[in-house]
Amino acid sequence: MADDGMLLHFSIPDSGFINKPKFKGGNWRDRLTAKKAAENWHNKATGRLTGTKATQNANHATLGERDRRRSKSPGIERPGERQAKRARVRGEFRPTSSAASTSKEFRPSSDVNTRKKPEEKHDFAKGGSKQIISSLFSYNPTSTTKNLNKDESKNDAPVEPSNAPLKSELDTFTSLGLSATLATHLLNKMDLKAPTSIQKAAVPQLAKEDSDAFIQAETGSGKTLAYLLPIVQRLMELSANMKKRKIDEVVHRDSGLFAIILAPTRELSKQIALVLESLLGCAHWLVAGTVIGGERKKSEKARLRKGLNILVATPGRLTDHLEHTKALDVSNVRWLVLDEGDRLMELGFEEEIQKIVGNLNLRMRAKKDAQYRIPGLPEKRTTVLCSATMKMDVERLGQISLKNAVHIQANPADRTEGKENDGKRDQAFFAPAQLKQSYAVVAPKLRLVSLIGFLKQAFARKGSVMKAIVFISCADSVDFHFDILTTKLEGEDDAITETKDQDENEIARQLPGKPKSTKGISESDPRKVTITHAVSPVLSQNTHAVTTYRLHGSLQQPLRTSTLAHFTKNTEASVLLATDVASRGLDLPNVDLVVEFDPAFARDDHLHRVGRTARAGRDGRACIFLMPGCEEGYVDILKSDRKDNEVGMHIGRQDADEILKKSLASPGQTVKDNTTYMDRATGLQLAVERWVLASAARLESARRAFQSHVRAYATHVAAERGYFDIKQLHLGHLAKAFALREKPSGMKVPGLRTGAGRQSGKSTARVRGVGTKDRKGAAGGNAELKLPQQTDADDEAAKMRKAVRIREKFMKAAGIVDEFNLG
Ligand SMILES: Nc1ncnc2c1ncn2[C@@H]1O[C@H](COP(=O)(O)OP(=O)(O)OP(=O)(O)O)[C@@H](O)[C@H]1O
Repeated sequence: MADDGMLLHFSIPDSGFINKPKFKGGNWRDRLTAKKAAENWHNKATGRLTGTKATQNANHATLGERDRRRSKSPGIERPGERQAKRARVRGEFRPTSSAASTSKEFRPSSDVNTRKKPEEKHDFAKGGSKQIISSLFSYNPTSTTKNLNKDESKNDAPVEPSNAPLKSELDTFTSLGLSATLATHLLNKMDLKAPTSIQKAAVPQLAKEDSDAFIQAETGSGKTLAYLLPIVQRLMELSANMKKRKIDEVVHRDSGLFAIILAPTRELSKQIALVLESLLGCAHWLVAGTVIGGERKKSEKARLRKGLNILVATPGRLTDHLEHTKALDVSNVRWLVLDEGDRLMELGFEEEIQKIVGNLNLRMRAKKDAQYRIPGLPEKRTTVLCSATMKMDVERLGQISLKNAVHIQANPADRTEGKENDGKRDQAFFAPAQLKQSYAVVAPKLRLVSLIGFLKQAFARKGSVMKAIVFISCADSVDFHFDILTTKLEGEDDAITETKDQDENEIARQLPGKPKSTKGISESDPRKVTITHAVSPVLSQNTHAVTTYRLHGSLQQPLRTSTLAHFTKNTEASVLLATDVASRGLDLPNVDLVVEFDPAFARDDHLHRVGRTARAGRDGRACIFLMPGCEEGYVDILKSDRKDNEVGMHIGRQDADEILKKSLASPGQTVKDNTTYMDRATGLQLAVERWVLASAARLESARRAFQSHVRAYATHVAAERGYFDIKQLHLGHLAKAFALREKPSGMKVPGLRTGAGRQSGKSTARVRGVGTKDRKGAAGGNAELKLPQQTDADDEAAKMRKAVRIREKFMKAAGIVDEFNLG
């Protein structure tokens, strides 16, 4: 049984006969060396099968020695390790002999044997495709920023939060012109004592004036209340006015629809509706409701028929109701809010918004007759556009919806008017000042173990981190990492989880809502996801459990909603693995760590992601994983996240070895002892690889995740491609982070179109663009990995966004839940 992991890839005829490979190419010496190596392996394999004890002198070699020996055998090419040609750099990881020897801390049963075997195997019966078990710590590229920022790391002075409620006694909600009723409600029921800067700037303007406005402020600064408070205040005034004039007692649900708030996603719409609901606790006669995609239209129609005063909607669903629901009368709408304007445009809602604005204008004009007018209701409609950035597409949205708009910012000195041509308009979006940012330089091969190590370390002490969000570039990769984190890996009991004394069910009992067991997660069909949270054996500690969640656009809407609700309510340590679907607008409580495992596709997305922490003046940490080389240049972007370059410039830096030393060193070991952490990291990696290889479904999931990851990598915006150059991506090494032991260029990915371009057969796994000379039709139902090119000016990203839009329109028409949860 000890050899399970190894024998998986060998199909050996009953006769015991094993075909020997033919070696071609190179000179006679190379061929001889390769032949001997294969024969050596063959003897050992045969010995094991026949019960003969094979010579195991390889056992005494260190991983580094074996790597060096192998690198002299060109007959056996290893795609991930072309960098052997590079001059050895001082200080590079080189496990010593003890690294491969004695540690019992994490020694999965077949681990010892793995070390004795050649690190490359041929599935001869299946046509000679290779399995490669490369060493984690050799031939990794070296960091270019290793010696940078040493002094900066000392400068960790506390920084004044930039999005916190104001402290001055003069800054109260009543001083902004809000009624005493509303201010008391905010204090007593919502625990909000003072306004934030953006609320101070927006509330008086919108509560008194009827001009359009563009609200621009950083993440977590309270923009939602900045536009909701004035609307509620105005409707309360309208109500008081009606009472005074004895027209009616108060405004009630069928007095008319006065305000519409548009948000790009269903989750965000629901969140806004919740805030609104708690605000209306002091004006219970006002009724708010939602119309968002993914819900039954019939019940929405019934709700609209009953009457609503404020409506929160997604653009698609609202357009639909405007066209088909007679009960929806928008002639009294006097406030239209477009929240997350840049996202509305990115998701292609321009057409819908144009229709909505046109419709509102038309119906308002039709009812201009004085006899229909509600006394006290403004004659003109006020449109408010909220966005963190002032990009071209937001300007376009402004052109569609705004007239003579006032630009409202938390600090008027931040205004960007007049800077149109200096290229800084997009830069007027910054991270909260109190956010502590850092980056981890992690070589591709070490990414998986470093992520596990990083999270283990973050959750090591009970209460040190309550909630974390890990951003991953694509849904397939989220699923893959979720499965790994929620699986009990072979050998985990001993050291990696340190949960051996703790019954898994006992951990589960500590959590609210009875999380599902970790057994059998999505193994039967990795694409049919039904479980979105489970206890993570690898992250849990003796003292506390850590629950892992997943969230992405391919999940069914009810599952997404319940997952977010569960994550929000969970008061224990938990980590959410998510795509960018969780990056915008969501206000998840107690998130104190954001990890960008895959860097965002654009700086704005990065700022929205890290903005899920450090909200409303609270502390927060964010760490981005960068690979050594050009990706390290992204530190410049991190530096540009600060509004004030003088303050809080410090951006912490960690290396993979530091992360692994701190998180995977066994108890009692000093962090200086390299061998233990390398041994344990290797053990962990091998355990994951074996777990993946033990099932066809998992292997497919890993391949799919790898492929999707590489494709996603090609979609970074053109301006940032210098940092994320797909030609620099070492696919062989990267495959290791997806627990794969095969050559990326020959990888079979089920479901891909046949006839796709294939990679050059050369051992180097560097990216060759689609449409290169070696384009050949792939045979069979599985296409080989086709990698995207990153050269066209109008890049993959634009194409992908367009494809997403088309797909979403199609799905909407077909009534299917779509990727971005559009209405
Ligand atoms: N005056 C206030 N005092 C304290 N907390 C506040 C105040 N106003 C809002 N908050 C809290 O701040 C958090 C962030 O608010 P909100 O979601 O409106 O931010 P945002 O600016 O819209 O962020 P994002 O750009 O990420 O969507 C919420 O938890 C909210 O309850």
